[in-house]
Amino acid sequence: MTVAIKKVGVIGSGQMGNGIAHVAALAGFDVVLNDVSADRLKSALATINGNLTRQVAKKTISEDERKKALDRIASAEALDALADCDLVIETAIEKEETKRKIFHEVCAVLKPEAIVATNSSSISITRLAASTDRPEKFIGIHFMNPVPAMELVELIRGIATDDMTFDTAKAFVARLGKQVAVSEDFPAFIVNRILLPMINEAIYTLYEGVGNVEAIDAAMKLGAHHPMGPLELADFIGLDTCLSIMQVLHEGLADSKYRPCPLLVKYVEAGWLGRKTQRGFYDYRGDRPIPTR
Ligand SMILES: CC(=O)CC(=O)SCCNC(=O)CCNC(=O)[C@H](O)C(C)(C)COP(=O)(O)OP(=O)(O)OC[C@H]1O[C@@H](n2cnc3c(N)ncnc32)[C@H](O)[C@@H]1OP(=O)(O)O
Ligand SMILES: NC(=O)C1=CN([C@@H]2O[C@H](COP(=O)(O)OP(=O)(O)OC[C@H]3O[C@@H](n4cnc5c(N)ncnc54)[C@H](OP(=O)(O)O)[C@@H]3O)[C@@H](O)[C@H]2O)C=CC1
Repeated sequence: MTVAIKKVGVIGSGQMGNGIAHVAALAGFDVVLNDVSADRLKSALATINGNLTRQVAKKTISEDERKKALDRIASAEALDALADCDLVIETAIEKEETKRKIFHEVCAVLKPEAIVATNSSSISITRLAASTDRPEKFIGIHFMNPVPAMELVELIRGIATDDMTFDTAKAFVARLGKQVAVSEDFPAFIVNRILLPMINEAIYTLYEGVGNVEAIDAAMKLGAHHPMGPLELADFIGLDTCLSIMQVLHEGLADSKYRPCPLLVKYVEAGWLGRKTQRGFYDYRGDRPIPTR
């Protein structure tokens, strides 16, 4: 049994929020995109339009589909605007306190039958669910970046998630044309449990001087056929998000093999968060990315 989903709320309009709004609107859902900052919402809508336009140019979608998708997205600074959503997907920053506060506030305005999901990369679904008034209607729907291009979505049940919520989330992902991988609720789930230690190790490789940024990325692109080098990918994900995921792995599994590299910590402390701040392992402020080490 599934619940009918017509209207989807997306909380947080960063790179994941705009991608989720994009694919949901393209699949025919009405979308309300929420963020604390009006500027963020404006730039998210511009990004969505840019990505839809690229799809039109590549003939993946028609001009009519682009226009209709954009018309289906409303933006709102207040969570009240999500009151009549059937499904809400939280995709604000990877900080548990921020997410808990959002769930507390949004559940107060949602109808009781609405499903609440998080796009968290790593945090316990059971623990987040416990901060809501509806743990049985709470689930992890974890998209990959960039959302319009990646085929996979991980689904993670908390201890209380009911079958109706799980089946509805599965049907929702299918309507987006994406594949599901089901993960148990352990730190960082499947993709990030494997991917982030690899990225963290690449940063240790840099920190210990085994190779420079260019050599490490070239090695993994040309030597292992990865589409992006691990440092380029870290910048793409966001170094703050990478650090948060490593911290969740380190604390959650209590194993020193997940210790975040001090160089990753240093970059985050500097505010060099990767592409989103124009500087990380590469400097993106010029015509082409220049390695920072
Ligand atoms: C941290 C987490 O919690 C989980 C994660 O997401 S981990 C990160 C997972 N993601 C990855 O590992 C990405 C690795 N990189 C890649 O796969 C590729 O480099 C890439 C798909 C991003 C780009 O591929 P490419 O061949 O260089 O580019 P290109 O051919 O221009 O684009 C391929 C498709 O991606 C889309 N795309 C590329 N960049 C995009 C972006 N930033 N936003 C939206 N769409 C994008 C393009 O529109 C294109 O779509 P169509 O095939 O529908 O036309
Ligand atoms: N980056 C990635 O590759 C992936 C990330 N994720 C997960 O998705 C989530 C978002 O990541 P990502 O999009 O990269 O992060 P971004 O930093 O790009 O975006 C986060 C957005 O959330 C906004 N925000 C912060 N607090 C609130 C709030 N209280 N209410 C509403 N919006 C808020 C931020 O606004 P402001 O900047 O003004 O604070 C920002 O616009 C994280 O949980 C992350 O772990 C999942 C898969 C892949």
